[in-house]
Amino acid sequence: MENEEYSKELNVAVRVVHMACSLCEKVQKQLISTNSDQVKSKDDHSLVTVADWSVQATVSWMLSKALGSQISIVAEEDTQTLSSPESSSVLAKVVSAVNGCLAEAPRFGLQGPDNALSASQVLDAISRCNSLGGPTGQHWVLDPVDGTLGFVRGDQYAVALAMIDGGEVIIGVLGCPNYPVKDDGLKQYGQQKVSLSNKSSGEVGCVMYTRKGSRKAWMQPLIHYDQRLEWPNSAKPVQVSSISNPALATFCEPVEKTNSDHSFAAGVACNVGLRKKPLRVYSMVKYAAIARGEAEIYMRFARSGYKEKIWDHAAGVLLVLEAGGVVTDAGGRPLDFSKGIYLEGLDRGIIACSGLQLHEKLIGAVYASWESSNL
Ligand SMILES: Nc1ncnc2c1ncn2[C@@H]1O[C@H](COP(=O)(O)OS(=O)(=O)O)[C@@H](OP(=O)(O)O)[C@H]1O
Ligand SMILES: [Mg+2]
Repeated sequence: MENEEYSKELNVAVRVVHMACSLCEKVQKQLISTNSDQVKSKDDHSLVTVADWSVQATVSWMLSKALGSQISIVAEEDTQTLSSPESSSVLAKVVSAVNGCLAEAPRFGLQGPDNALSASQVLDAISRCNSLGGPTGQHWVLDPVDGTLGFVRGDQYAVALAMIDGGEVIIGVLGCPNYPVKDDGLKQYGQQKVSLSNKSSGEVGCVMYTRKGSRKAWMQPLIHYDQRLEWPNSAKPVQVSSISNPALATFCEPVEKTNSDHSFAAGVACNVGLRKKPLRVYSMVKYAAIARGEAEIYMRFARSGYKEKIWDHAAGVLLVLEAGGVVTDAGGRPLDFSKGIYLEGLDRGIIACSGLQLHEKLIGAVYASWESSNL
């Protein structure tokens, strides 16, 4: 992808997501071994971890350093809770995690700071990500730790970074630290959870990336310990599955039924002739599974009134599209990333498929099932 438009941005974004994954792996390891005060509750009752804030600070600082401090970043976390006096011990952990990660920037082919960042510099880096996106200009879109529940449970989660220009997603990068690199890695992970101590082999964890219009999507393995990221870092092209027979297709959905109506999806699945049990996976790893050809369908039906956020979809949607798939809302229209932080106008839900045939069947089945649903 050298010499292409946005190649510098893509290259930096991939390296930064590798750094963020390495940070997350360290925090997840501590979290699982101590289950200490790394987890705090947030207004919306979701879980926010040290990793969330640390990744946001790291990505914000690194992107600004490499691409200029004028860049616009839209990201999930703010600093309200973190800057309160009760959070001082968490803030200290965040500052330490960020500085530990930034000190390793050269290993990832990037330049870190000359001196360790102070707490106020870390808070600044987090709060700088307060852009609201929109239809004009370039905006980076970050979900520092997507799939918070998966993260705290030692399961699947993702670091999702995208860049929108003129309202269109141009770059998509998804770090999936617990997604095994080999084919069908997710199904195997589900059967026999990969233990954290067994993760250093380079077989578990990948970063996927793509650029709009390239018709290609790539996967690199995570690097571990003192390894260096040497481009292209064994990048392998990925593509969607060629299965179009519903009886053979695998469909993914969110783990929590509060995030997606499982029974409505089961009705649609039955109507279309899907036979396999749903593959329930935390986070945007669901999009990664479609882009890698491990599953054919991702259905998501949030309760009525919930507004999907752009950072939960931008990187994953572009990966599926460029790997050869189709993603629309449940009415068959493309998702609109130009309206600010929400996917405004989204019709009922999101359907991602490996191909048009399956997609048409699903849209038809949603239409047929909708009347009888109670969403
Ligand atoms: N009510 C409701 N409906 C739909 N979606 C919601 C809802 N509430 C939250 N969210 C967003 O869902 C993100 C997690 O989605 P997942 O697909 O990972 O769900 S699950 O954990 O597998 O159930 C989650 O992202 P993270 O906060 O990054 O984990 C939220 O942005
Ligand atoms: Mg999220």
